[in-house]
Amino acid sequence: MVALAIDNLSIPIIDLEPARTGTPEQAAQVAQDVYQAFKKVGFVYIKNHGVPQDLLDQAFAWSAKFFALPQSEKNKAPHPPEGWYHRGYSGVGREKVIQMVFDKDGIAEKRKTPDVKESFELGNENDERMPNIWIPDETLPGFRQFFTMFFETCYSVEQLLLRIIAVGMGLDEDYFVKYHQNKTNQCRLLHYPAVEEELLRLGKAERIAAHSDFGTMTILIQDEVGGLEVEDIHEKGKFNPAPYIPGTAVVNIGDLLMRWSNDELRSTLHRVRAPPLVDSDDASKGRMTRPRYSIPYFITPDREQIIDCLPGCYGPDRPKKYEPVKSRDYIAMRMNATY
Ligand SMILES: O=C(O)CCC(=O)C(=O)O
Ligand SMILES: [Fe+2]
Repeated sequence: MVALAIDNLSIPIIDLEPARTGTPEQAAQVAQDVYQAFKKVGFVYIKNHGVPQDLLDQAFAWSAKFFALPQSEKNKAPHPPEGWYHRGYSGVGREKVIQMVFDKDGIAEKRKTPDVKESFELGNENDERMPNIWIPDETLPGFRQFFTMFFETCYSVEQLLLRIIAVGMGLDEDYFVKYHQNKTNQCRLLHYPAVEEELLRLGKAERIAAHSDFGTMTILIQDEVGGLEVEDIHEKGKFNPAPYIPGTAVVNIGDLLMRWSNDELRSTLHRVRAPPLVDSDDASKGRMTRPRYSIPYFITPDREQIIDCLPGCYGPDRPKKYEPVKSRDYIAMRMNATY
């Protein structure tokens, strides 16, 4: 592990290669490092994650092509009105990521500051409850095929990560993999269009508001533009940049795994604001930001699984903090608040 001063919240960079090809001791060390990082920061950068750079470049190229389509074409794959059915295209202003606000008035208030982003969500092609919603194939031939394959590639990284974290927590290597058999995950293409930089800096617009993710974990691929920020572990409300680091992906814990672990692992707030300043503040007046693209892959347990406190995370001196919950009920409750 390259320990980038973990105490100051710098997110550690962890090489996953020894988990694949190293000795059992080396693999155990990776598992320990990842586990410690998830406990302290909730975020890691993973290196040698197994997705070739060329494939990531292709994913960004397809994403850019998709978002460059005329609005009327993108609208042919509309996100359904139900928040839980998270598939298809959402135009700018449609989704507002909101942290733990569930009442109508609270949600309406938060929605006044728009998220300046558009997104396309896709999942398992064989998911009968939530079929994918594609644009017609002739509009962008190859798009569907590419992301169907890309989704499977992400699933193999997911399985490796699930094994690593299980070992790190002293569980059977397959403990978490068994809860994630049906690939009820979601891959999301995000495009943050160019926007007046000052609006982002003044908080009059946001790219994505501060939130934590819902599920088990998220693997995030970002482009080089920057703007992702992660809440400081020591100082609530202070956000530190999580810049693009070539050859890595960002992985973070979601709320469901935090709950599952009796809050041993941290699901940390993060947001996307303006990219880091290049010149003086004044120079940002009237200036447009560069557009930004990112591709998060959200990992969630199979829908019917009951999520109850993990072995080793509770005991006589450490009661369970949460009731068991069905994965599907928990995720739907969180999704419904964002649409
Ligand atoms: O675009 C990013 O870098 C972050 C996206 C994100 O946090 C999310 O979609 O949950
Ligand atoms: Fe997120």
